Amino acid sequence: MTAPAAPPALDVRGVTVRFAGLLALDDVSFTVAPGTVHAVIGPNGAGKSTCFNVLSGLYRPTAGSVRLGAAELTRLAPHRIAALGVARTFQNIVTTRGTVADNLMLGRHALSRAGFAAGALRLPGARREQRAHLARAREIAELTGLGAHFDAPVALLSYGDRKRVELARALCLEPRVLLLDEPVAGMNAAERLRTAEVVREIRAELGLSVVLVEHDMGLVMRLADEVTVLDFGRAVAHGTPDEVRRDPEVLRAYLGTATGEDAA
Ligand SMILES: Nc1ncnc2c1ncn2[C@@H]1O[C@H](COP(=O)(O)OP(=O)(O)OP(=O)(O)O)[C@@H](O)[C@H]1O
Repeated sequence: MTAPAAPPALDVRGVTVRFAGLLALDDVSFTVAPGTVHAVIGPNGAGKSTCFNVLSGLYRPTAGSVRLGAAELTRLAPHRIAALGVARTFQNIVTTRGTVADNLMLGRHALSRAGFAAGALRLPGARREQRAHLARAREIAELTGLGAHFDAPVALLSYGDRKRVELARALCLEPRVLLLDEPVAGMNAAERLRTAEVVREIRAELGLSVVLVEHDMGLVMRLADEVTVLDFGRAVAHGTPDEVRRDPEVLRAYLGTATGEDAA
């Protein structure tokens, strides 16, 4: 099993999401260039989670489109979007059951041709495939700093490691685009640095694109190639971390809030 081919661009065009009278996203457009880390930031309630929910198929936009290369993702169910190579992590889900290996094998499940039912019947082809999946899961555990804990119960790991199990599980789908929803929320400083390193490594090693929603501005500034700033559902700025840091619209959006390290 080899790393996936370079991802196509993820193109978000004119996405609007209306909840009753509220415009959660208002004509939002941005492009995640192949192999880059693209952060989506903004104050509380700006529309970041709504944006992620559109990208991963949990919400259907009122208008607009999301495309991965030529593939239209806009009205597909979440599992079809995942099958096309867009995997996500969830902000508040931290696994506590099973071993690291068990959790990563769940991530491989969707890729298994023979299916785990055949594996349970111990058919030889299925056993071979199961072994290959296990080997790949182990590689992904190494890549995400979980190699030493592969057979350990997740419940015994530190919070930072447990949260990275969620990231590793998403990687087990061999995504071309990885959506990371607040990957360092709740982590201490050392865990945050470690996770930033892991994101950099997986991007370099697997060549995938990363879309990052994160409140930790230090992490965003260190990791992102490109940043889209949302405010009241509108994309008010795009650019490199340095460009958006100096953008007057961004300062206005964050008025009363520093845009430096660890600002929300
Ligand atoms: N399912 C929903 N139904 C109604 N309104 C919603 C729904 N989801 C989000 N909203 C509203 O849409 C707006 C955008 O919310 P969203 O959660 O996307 O913001 P956010 O930038 O992710 O905020 P935070 O940083 O606090 O997570 C908010 O006003 C929110 O109350």
